[in-house]
Amino acid sequence: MPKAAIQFKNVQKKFGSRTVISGLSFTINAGELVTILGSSGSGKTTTLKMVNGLLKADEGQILVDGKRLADQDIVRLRRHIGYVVQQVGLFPHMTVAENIAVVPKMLHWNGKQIKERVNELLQLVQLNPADYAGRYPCQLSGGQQQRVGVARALAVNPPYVLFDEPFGALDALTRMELQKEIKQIHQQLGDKTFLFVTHDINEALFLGQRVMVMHEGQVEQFATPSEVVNHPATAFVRDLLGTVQQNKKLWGGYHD
Ligand SMILES: Nc1ncnc2c1ncn2[C@@H]1O[C@H](COP(=O)(O)OP(=O)(O)OP(=O)(O)O)[C@@H](O)[C@H]1O
Repeated sequence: MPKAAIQFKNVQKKFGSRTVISGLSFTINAGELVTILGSSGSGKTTTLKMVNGLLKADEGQILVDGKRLADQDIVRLRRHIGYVVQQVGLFPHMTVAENIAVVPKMLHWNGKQIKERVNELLQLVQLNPADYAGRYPCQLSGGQQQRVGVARALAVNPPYVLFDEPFGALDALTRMELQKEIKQIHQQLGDKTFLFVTHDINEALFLGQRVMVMHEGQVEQFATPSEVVNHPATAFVRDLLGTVQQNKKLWGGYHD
């Protein structure tokens, strides 16, 4: 029986008088890599931010590791939940090593422990520590900055990592390379639960062991990529997949 890592039970979220999430229920199992796919404004980011307490649900329950979020110390909880966003948010005046070491330092790790961890993480994200540890964020490409963002999110070995469109601003090749690496890191680390938001269908299908398709604050389908592709549960999912075929036809036709 898989262990539930993140559970939403009938969650509702409003902004002002506007309900953007209503009756949202799902369970993500420990160790899964789940992608959340949906069009712009479907509530993906809002859902992710409710997991790490950046936004509060108005109704319903959210459980992380079986414990109600509402009963937990959010600051402590966030240390168990890594967070990677598109804007990366590295501190510009700190080196790569210092950026990765922010939370370990806050937790009073000693210098040797920190150095070892930084080296280990840089290797994990395919950046040679000798070349990159001493650089400043402005001396890195967008893809390299994202790699540092991933390393930083993993610094204190959190059991959960949330990704919010981390590769949205990168070119297609770099993006593909990083998608492969995320998949590999998830496999290598073994027991971590990754929740990855994207509006890119190919990214969602490639990365996710299961894909949660969202539309207007609701789950349309939550299934394996092959199930989603072969048996779309709703007209929305069918249309969404149809856009990929459409695009292929478009660029396919261009080369005819
Ligand atoms: N702070 C806020 N105040 C008011 N409305 C908000 C706020 N944040 C999000 N919304 C609204 O809630 C809805 C869901 O937004 P959300 O950012 O979760 O969507 P999304 O699926 O992540 O979209 P995108 O892919 O464009 O980032 C949108 O209609 C958005 O305008």
